[in-house]
Amino acid sequence: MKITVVGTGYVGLVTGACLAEMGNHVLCLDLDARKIEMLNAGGIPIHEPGLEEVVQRNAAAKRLEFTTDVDRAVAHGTLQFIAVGTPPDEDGSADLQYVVAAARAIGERMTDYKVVIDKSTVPVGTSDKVRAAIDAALAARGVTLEFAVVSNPEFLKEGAAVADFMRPDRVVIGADDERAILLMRSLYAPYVRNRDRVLVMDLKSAEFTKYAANSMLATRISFMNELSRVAEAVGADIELVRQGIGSDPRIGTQFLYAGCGYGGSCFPKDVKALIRSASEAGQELELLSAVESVNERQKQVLGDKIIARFGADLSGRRFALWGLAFKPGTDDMREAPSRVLIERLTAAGAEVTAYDPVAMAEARRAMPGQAGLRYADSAVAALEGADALVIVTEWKEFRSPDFDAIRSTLRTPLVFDGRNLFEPALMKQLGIEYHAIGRPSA
Ligand SMILES: NC(=O)c1ccc[n+]([C@@H]2O[C@H](COP(=O)([O-])OP(=O)(O)OC[C@H]3O[C@@H](n4cnc5c(N)ncnc54)[C@H](O)[C@@H]3O)[C@@H](O)[C@H]2O)c1
Ligand SMILES: O=c1ccn([C@@H]2O[C@H](COP(=O)(O)OP(=O)(O)O[C@H]3O[C@H](CO)[C@@H](O)[C@H](O)[C@H]3O)[C@@H](O)[C@H]2O)c(=O)[nH]1
Repeated sequence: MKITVVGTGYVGLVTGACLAEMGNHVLCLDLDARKIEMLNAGGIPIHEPGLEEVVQRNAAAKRLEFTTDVDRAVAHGTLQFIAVGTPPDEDGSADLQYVVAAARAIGERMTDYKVVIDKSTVPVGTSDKVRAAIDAALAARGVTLEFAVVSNPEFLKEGAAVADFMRPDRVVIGADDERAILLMRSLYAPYVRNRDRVLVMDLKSAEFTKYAANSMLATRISFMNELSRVAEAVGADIELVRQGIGSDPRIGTQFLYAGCGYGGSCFPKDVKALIRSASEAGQELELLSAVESVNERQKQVLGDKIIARFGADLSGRRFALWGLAFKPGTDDMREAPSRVLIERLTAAGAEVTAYDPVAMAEARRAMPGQAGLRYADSAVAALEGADALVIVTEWKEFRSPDFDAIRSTLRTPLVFDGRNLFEPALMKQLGIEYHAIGRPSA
């Protein structure tokens, strides 16, 4: 099929590349000329395992192309995916200006039947706004053309985005147009082993499903983070509790890891947006408001532990920080807990030497000129002259480190672990003072 993807960010690029992988002819549009230039030169603007190969293979086969030319993009695809950003407005609601602008641009140029598919995460009712924007643009041109609006939310996780797209747990299609539903079913047929995994529903339910999924996952994390505080207070171990409850299939094992708070471009934004749109509909989401405030508090937990150990004035102290990205497998720094910690420690007078296997360039862009922050070339180099090691992102290479190097390179053998990577008993044996999340200190 001929497909246009409007917005070549994280989701747009993965969507475009994975749709081309199945033989579709995909044209990705972005208004950011530098991004498109880079992609056309064979580069890739994000770190995402496996994506570069898929992009390069399909670009070489001319099934995947990149452009800033809006006329060409609208003319190209019968299916027009909108995958632009929906950042939070000041009041937490999703800012729909990019979605509406993309829809308007399609309406201003289309000359034949189009299926306009919203892949961005958008509040319930956005499909009506997309339809209205296209209708208005067509009316302004004085033409009548058929088109369908579809909601097709994306559930991929960063760091596993290609696998998530190629083998989705489910594909949600919100639509009320039979022709569009048939096109969407056939588009996704190669990706799902079982046709029941394609869930066709009304547009509003599809839009809502995306927020409900992210809110449920965020709720599980905040629930465990809150319990981790109780575990510390009563002398229980949240890791054992996690295994104890996760073995019940009604609960399941995933998204129960206590840590230093959830970050990323989705959970914080989407939880806020659902709270906001529910409130606009006259419904207060008490549970979800608590999920958000527990997370804000959790992002302070490592800072609290460090200040409890060293005092509020950290001048003259230096901390080694392992991990900057909001999770492993990505260089994404959006809402990363590391940012909150770095700001807190440096504001208290400390110096931070950070190391991340892939996110340091992105961190430099995200925190330009951050006073008191330096970057190290390796995990061990970050330890030099530091009073303690603080672990914020659970990259695989941090899971079995050279403990001798940790002990001998730090000024004091002291580790604050925001991701519960090590066994407290082992750390005790190794003679390393160890503070984790919801676990007995060693
Ligand atoms: N990042 C994720 O893991 C993820 C997963 C699922 C869903 N989502 C949702 O997908 C949407 C996109 O997220 P993202 O992380 O890919 O965003 P992003 O910020 O990485 O990319 C958005 C891109 O859209 C471009 N753009 C904006 N307006 C445009 C226009 N009118 N025409 C063409 N290009 C335009 C921007 O230049 C940018 O490159 C959001 O709604 C997000 O919530 C994101
Ligand atoms: O048990 C857990 C699981 C995750 N996290 C944290 O939660 C955040 C989000 O992690 P994850 O969900 O793996 O990453 P995202 O790439 O943000 O993916 C989420 O957000 C996307 C955008 O909407 C959705 O498409 C995905 O389904 C949804 O998992 C990260 O900071 C993780 O460290 C925890 O603290 N504990």
